[in-house]
Amino acid sequence: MGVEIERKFLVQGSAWKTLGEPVFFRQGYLSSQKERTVRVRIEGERAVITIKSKSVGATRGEWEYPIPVADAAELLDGLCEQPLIEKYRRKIAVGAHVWEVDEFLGANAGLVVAEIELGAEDEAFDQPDWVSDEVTDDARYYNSNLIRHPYCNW
Ligand SMILES: O=P(O)(O)OP(=O)(O)OP(=O)(O)O
Repeated sequence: MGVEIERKFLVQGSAWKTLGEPVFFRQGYLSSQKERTVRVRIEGERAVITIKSKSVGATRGEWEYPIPVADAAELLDGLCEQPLIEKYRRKIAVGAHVWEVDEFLGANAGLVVAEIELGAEDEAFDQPDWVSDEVTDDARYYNSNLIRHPYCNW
């Protein structure tokens, strides 16, 4: 089984903006139930479909497969729950890890979060000064929940 161990944090200041190249992400959900999400995403020039199980702590099952970009566009516009999530992602290497910084657009504009993928829940990592409070356990920040409860309404 695929496993994702990921911790999520808020971001402060603007230093992160210059540290990585922004890649445009457009993603939507065929299922956004917490027991199982099925996500379609176009990221830059590629597309993937990703199935995730419920989170337990920072851990979830995750199965991801590349799909044709044209098929992803049809699924996003024709079948996925609306509205879609749009964001820029920057990958920023710090020590042995890579932070993924998501700058949200549209109804979620103003929200910026940083995620770090780990090999184990208790794996140590360096936390740069532009990374602030942890929100891993706060379901409001799940992308699948930002569709119905966008940041502009918090
Ligand atoms: O890129 P991922 O797999 O971490 O997924 P996401 O789109 O950031 O969504 P979430 O972590 O909210 O499921």
